[in-house]
Amino acid sequence: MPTWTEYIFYKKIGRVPSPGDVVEVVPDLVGFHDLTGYHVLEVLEHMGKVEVFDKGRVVVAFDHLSPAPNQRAAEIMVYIRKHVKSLGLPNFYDVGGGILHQIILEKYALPEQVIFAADSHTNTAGAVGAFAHGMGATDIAAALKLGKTWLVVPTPFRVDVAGEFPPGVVGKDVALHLLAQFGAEGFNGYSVEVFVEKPKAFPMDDRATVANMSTEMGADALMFIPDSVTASYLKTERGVDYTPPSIEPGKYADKYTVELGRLEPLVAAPYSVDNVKSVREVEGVEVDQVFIGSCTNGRLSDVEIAAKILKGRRVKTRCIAIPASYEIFRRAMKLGYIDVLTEAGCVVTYGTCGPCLGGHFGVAGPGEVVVTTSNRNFKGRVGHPDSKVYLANPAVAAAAAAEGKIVDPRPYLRS
Ligand SMILES: CC(C)[C@H](C(=O)O)[C@@H](O)C(=O)O
Ligand code: SF4
Repeated sequence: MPTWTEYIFYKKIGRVPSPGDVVEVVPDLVGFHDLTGYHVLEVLEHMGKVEVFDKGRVVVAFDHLSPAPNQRAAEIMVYIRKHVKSLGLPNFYDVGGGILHQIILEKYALPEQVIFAADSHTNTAGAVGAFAHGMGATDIAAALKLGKTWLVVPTPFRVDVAGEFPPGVVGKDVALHLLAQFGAEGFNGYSVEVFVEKPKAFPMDDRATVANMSTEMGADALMFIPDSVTASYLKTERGVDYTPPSIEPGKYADKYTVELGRLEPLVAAPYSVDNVKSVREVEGVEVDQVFIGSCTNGRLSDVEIAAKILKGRRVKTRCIAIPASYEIFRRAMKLGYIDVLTEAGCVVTYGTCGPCLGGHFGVAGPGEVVVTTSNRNFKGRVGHPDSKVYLANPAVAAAAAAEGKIVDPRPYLRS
C-alpha cells in the first residue's frame, strides 16, 4: 500500500510514483499575496497575457504589508487589485481578510489536494492532509497560466505523535522539538507524514502550527494523515463530508515518534530556528516586544491561551496580538478574548503578517529582544540586525508579556 504522498500523487497522475520521480500535476489551488503577487503578475505580463487557468482555484490575499505602510506597498496593491478585477478572481481577500495560509486552510484546503502558493509557508494546509508546497513567483505564474506544474516527488518520512499534551505545551513545541532533533533543513527532500495516535488530543490548530514550521525543517510538505479530527473539522467548519480512506502505512525512508507527555515549553533562541532550548534555560531574559500571531500561531486556540494568561493582568512590555484572519478575529471577539487582550494593554489588530517579518506594525529596534509566536528568528527578521528574536508558543509569549521577561508559563495556566 502507498504512503499518503504516493496516494495523493497516484490520484493525480494515475500511477504510484517513486521518490525522485519528476511528475507533472494539475494544482487544486494556487495562491499568492501582496509581496509575491506583484512578481507573479509581472511574469504573467512578460509571458504575453495575464490569464489564469481556472479563476475558482486561485486565492489571493493581502497580508504581508497590509494595510499598506508605505507608498511602494500601496502601489503594489493598486497594481494587484487592477489585475484581480480584470481577471474577475472571486477568491480575493483585500486588506483585513487575513494571512493567505490561514485563509486557504480555513476556506479552501481539502485532504488529498495539491496546493501551490508563492510563499514558503504554503505547507500549512498539510494540517488537513493536503500536499501543499511553496514555490517562487515565476513557477506560480507558470502554474497559473498553464494549469500545471512539475515537481520532484519527495521521500516519505513517518512521524508518529503519541500521548497527550501536558499543560502549557502545544503544537509549537512539537515543531520546535522536531527542529531540535533533526535541525533546520533536516527534512530536505522529504514529505513528512504525521500519524496521530489519539486524534482528539491533537486539534487542528496544533496541526497547522506543525505543518507550517515544516518549512523551517526544510520539508517539501508535512501532512497530517486525515483522521476523525480532520473529518469533524471539515464538517463543522465547511459543511464538507469527508471519510478518510483506510490506507495501510506504506514504506517510509525512516520514522520517528514524538511522545507528547515528555515535552515541555520550548523556545528557539537567536539566531536559528534549531537553536532550541527549554523555556527554563532562558528564564529571566528581558523582553522588549511580544508578538502573538502569524500563520504559525495566530489561530483561535493561540489567542485563547494568551487571553487565559493575560486575563486580569497588565502587560509589562509592549505586546502585539494579531489573529491570523478576519474570521478568527471575529470569533475571538465574540468569546471575549479581544477584550481581555486590550484590557491587558495589548495592541490588537487583524488580517496582517505584522511584525513577523519586520516590515511594519512593530519593527524591532537595535538591541531589542522580541518573543514571537511566528516561525523565523534569523538576524534582522523582525527589524534591526541587532535585535534578538525568540520563537515560542503563545503561552510562553503571553507570560513574557505579563512579566516583561521570559518565564515558564505553566504556573500562569494553573492560577
Ligand atoms: C515574503 C515571502 C516570500 C516570505 C516567504 O515566502 O516565506 C515570507 O512570507 C516570510 O515568511 O519570510
Ligand atoms: S505570517 Fe510571517 S511566516 Fe507567515 S506568511 Fe506572513 S511573513 Fe511569512
